[in-house]
Amino acid sequence: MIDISRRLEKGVPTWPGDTAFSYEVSWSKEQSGSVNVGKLTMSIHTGTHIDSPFHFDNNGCKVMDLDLQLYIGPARVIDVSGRSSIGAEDLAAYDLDGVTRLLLCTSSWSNPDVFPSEITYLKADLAAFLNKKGIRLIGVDVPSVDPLDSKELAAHHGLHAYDIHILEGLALDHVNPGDYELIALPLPLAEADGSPVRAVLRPYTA
Ligand SMILES: Nc1ccccc1C(=O)C[C@H](N)C(=O)O
Ligand SMILES: [Zn+2]
Ligand SMILES: [Zn+2]
Repeated sequence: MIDISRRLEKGVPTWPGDTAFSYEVSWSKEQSGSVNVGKLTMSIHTGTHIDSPFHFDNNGCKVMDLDLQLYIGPARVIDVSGRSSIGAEDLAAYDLDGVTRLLLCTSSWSNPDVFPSEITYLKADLAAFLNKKGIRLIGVDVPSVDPLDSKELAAHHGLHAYDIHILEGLALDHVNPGDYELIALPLPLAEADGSPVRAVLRPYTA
């Protein structure tokens, strides 16, 4: 099994101005008399996570409404590193027949200890292309599918328009391109705009 999740710990990079990650034992074994009890504070968009449509659309569905089938099953990893953006023409040369979950290795988040200043983003024409190929989940190794300073979020909205779901902040540097089984299940958060996931790849067995 290949772990493709980023570690969650004090100091983990977060969106500028967003809630910092913190874990603390709020009730120690000595205090409670029996157990250590932890408390977690974080922005949902920290490390490896999925977006639910409510993140960028007030009428979009919340995490609990998402189809879990999206987040478990065959996935293809491709290397698209060295580009400033990815559009339909960048993926034209790849065989994507039968692919429903596509993970893009952009290698554009070079220092995992700091929030990136620039990333490879997805172009507006990509969603229609992915939809034509039958792709339902797109995963990236950066904090966003859009440019970091984007307010209109063209890629988020474009993907959503085709019901293509978004997985962000993957760690793919140690993964060879190819076919795998992906498991990246969101938590059963009733109200949330996204969820941290523990994302893993297993060797693909047809
Ligand atoms: N957490 C943030 C805090 C501040 C500004 C943007 C964000 C985002 O998460 C942006 C983006 N829509 C994303 O999910 O990729
Ligand atoms: Zn996000
Ligand atoms: Zn996002």
